[in-house]
Amino acid sequence: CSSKYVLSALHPMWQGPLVAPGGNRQSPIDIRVRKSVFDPHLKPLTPDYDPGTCSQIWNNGYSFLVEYDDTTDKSILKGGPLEDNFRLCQFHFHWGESNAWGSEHTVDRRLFPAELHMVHWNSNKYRRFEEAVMEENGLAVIGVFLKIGKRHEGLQKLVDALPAVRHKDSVVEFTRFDPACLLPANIDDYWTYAGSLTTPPLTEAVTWIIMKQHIEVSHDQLAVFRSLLFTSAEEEVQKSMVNNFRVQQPLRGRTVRSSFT
Ligand SMILES: NS(=O)(=O)c1ncc[nH]1
Ligand SMILES: [Zn+2]
Repeated sequence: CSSKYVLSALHPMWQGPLVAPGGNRQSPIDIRVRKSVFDPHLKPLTPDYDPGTCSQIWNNGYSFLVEYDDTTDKSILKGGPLEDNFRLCQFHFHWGESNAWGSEHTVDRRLFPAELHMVHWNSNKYRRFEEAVMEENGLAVIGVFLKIGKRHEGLQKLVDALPAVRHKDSVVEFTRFDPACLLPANIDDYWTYAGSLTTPPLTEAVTWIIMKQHIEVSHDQLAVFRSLLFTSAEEEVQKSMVNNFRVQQPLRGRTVRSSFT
């Protein structure tokens, strides 16, 4: 997908504004479980992904993106809080240098070692990602927390490809990966709120859908994430790609809805 136009301006600890000008729906946030409001009208989420649309992995100097061909409606997300059809563009992760932190969102202040983001754009209303990224209901991002535990068999194919994109701006072909294997068993229980991208351009275009159930990956699998570099092959000083998460943002009176009681 064309998210490269959105992310390529990134510097590891990007010098962008810490809060988008006038931002009152910024992300990430802490999800206060007891303050979330059950919404019985929320539908089940219905992702329908075609592994054949998987195309490459790209180290953009902030995370690694697994990119999908989003020129047709082959890999889409519908249902849940969404009124329209959203096309999968890419997925990526945020993680820490230690297992004690790394996620962007928290649940009652609880941090997780990492967080998966599956980025989709509204293909009923817009023609491409770059358009949708500037619009209020342009994007939908699924967030899934990662915990350290048993090895994630489906993730291993991705982990094995990471050494090929160790440096910033490296790209490797990566095909036939089904992103649904990274979703938890239960995707009916989630929180949803109106927020923003957590990396530049930080636009307030995102309907966030945060899964209540986490997935497990092994310590060794996460260690390979940490072996990636923020820096390109030419730079003298190499910097480990760790702690690539944004600081939490004020809720500004927003309501977080839950699909479960
Ligand atoms: N981290 S995030 O999912 O909000 C994101 N996707 C593209 C740019 N930023
Ligand atoms: Zn993200």
